Amino acid sequence: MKNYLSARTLGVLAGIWIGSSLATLTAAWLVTTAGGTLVTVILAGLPVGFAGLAATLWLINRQLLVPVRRMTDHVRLEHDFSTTPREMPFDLSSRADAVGLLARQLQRLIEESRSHHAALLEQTLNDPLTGLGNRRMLEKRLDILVPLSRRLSCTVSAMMIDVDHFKAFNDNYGHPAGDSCLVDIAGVLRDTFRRETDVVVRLGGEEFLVLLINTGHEEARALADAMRGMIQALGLPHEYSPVAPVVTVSVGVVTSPNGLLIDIDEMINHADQALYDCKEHGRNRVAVRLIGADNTPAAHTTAVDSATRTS
Ligand SMILES: Nc1nc2c(ncn2[C@@H]2O[C@H](COP(=O)(O)OP(=O)(O)OP(=O)(O)O)[C@@H](O)[C@H]2O)c(=O)[nH]1
Repeated sequence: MKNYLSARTLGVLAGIWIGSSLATLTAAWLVTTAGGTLVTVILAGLPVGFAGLAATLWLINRQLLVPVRRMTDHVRLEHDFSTTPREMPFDLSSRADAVGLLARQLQRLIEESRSHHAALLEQTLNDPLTGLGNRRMLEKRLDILVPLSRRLSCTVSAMMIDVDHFKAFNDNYGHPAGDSCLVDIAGVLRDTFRRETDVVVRLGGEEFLVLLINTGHEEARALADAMRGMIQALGLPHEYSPVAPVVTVSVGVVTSPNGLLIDIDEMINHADQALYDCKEHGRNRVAVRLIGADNTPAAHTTAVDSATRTS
């Protein structure tokens, strides 16, 4: 019985059965000495036997069934990985018997499942090459940021970043060098956009997207230009680019009017258009688009920042 039930529980169980047996014997002796028949002896002993049985069931319920039910509830709640992890109740995990052993093993299994789940989630939300978020991460962050920006009526800026003449880079320096270039660019993005609410994702290929809430077009333009300059300052050689002897990027920026971020796809579309304007005007620059309060194409203005061009 070692380890199956605690010594205390076994002691109580033994006490119940010794007590009820003694009580039954005493009742039987009293009835016999008073001249009772076998039937009266049995009738006198039955209540004591039932009392012993009831006490045993009560003890099993208290010591085994209730703890097992509490463990099941705990596992069910912990299986929802979106909730904050909680420890197995201490009175269960600290028990020295089989119930305690089960509680500790369940807790270990839950912790392992949680960390596997977190690792899997990380893989599905992150771009494996650069470690930045991917499109799925963008969707998840938007679920929070869009209602937040609407509620706070704050300006949102989106930046679309594209590496200039990356095909020529890949074709001449090779795909691994292209990968390493993307990793370096991702590093600059990570260093530039550090606020908790900043969203930086790799959309695919050599295209990155940054979303900044509570950031107007002037600030967004300044940040975009600083980031563009930093990428150029990395000095990654690109002798096949007609723009500069090093790797450069073009950045399309779009800023929504206060609290009017209705459709994020629309914003990304506008940022893409601004990026196209950059490419049209020679690359390695920032172009800003403002969306009018009515959010109609006629209200858009584009300013391509030619002052930022360096070669
Ligand atoms: N190394 C590497 N290359 C990639 C990856 N994804 C896409 N590419 C390459 O990126 C290049 C993109 O080329 P294009 O879309 O023609 O653009 P570009 O040459 O940069 O031209 P512009 O954007 O107009 O300046 C292609 O050669 C793709 O093969 C990647 O994960 N790693």
